[in-house]
Amino acid sequence: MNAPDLPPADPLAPLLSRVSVGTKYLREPAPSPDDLLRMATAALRAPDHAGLVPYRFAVVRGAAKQRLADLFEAAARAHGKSAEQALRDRERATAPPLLVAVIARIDAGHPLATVHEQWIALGGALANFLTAAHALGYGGKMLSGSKVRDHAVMSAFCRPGETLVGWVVLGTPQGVGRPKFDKPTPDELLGEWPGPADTQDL
Ligand SMILES: Cc1cc2nc3c(=O)[nH]c(=O)nc-3n(C[C@H](O)[C@H](O)[C@H](O)COP(=O)(O)O)c2cc1C
Repeated sequence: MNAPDLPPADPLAPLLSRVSVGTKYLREPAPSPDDLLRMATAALRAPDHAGLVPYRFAVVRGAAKQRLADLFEAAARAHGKSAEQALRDRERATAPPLLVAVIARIDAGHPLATVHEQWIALGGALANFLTAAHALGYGGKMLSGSKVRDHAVMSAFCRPGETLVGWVVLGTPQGVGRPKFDKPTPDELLGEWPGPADTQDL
């Protein structure tokens, strides 16, 4: 017997349906080590001028979450936050099932890839990483905040010359998320270039 005719699955489905899922809506299980490797493989497929891979990821799990919580709490206190706010900042490290720090390694003097091209490569890698998580059934969200500029937090993650971008929180989403912002329609996004003209025509 032939299989019933099913409409073909949209190959863009994971790309078109990804939304960020914040910590409040994340539960166990977090991505498995194998799934994290697949997400990292997807990150490495992002466009990358000169193949510099101007980023790296650092997984924060298990006991390391408590150590990150200590750093977040100390940063909150150092920046004059109340005890209650410092406790909330602790929870930003302990509540997500898993965190992955995103660290930029930008080579400002590279002869081929400009600084902005390297940041674009990082952004592409981050998007691929998050979309891969979504395609595998996980949810996640990129978070930063002023703590990425706290000296103790930054130096706990970064080698000389690196920049701490923030942390991707990851887990299994509870329910289906919705896009957070109104965006232009695709036809608004996709303009036509009319040829050389006054910039007001662009
Ligand atoms: C580098 C970077 C840092 C971000 N930091 C924060 C943050 O600290 N807090 C926050 O609520 N959203 C932050 N966002 C935005 C969210 O990750 C998310 O993209 C946004 O809420 C839009 O949701 P969407 O991805 O579903 O469109 C950051 C995004 C990026 C790319």
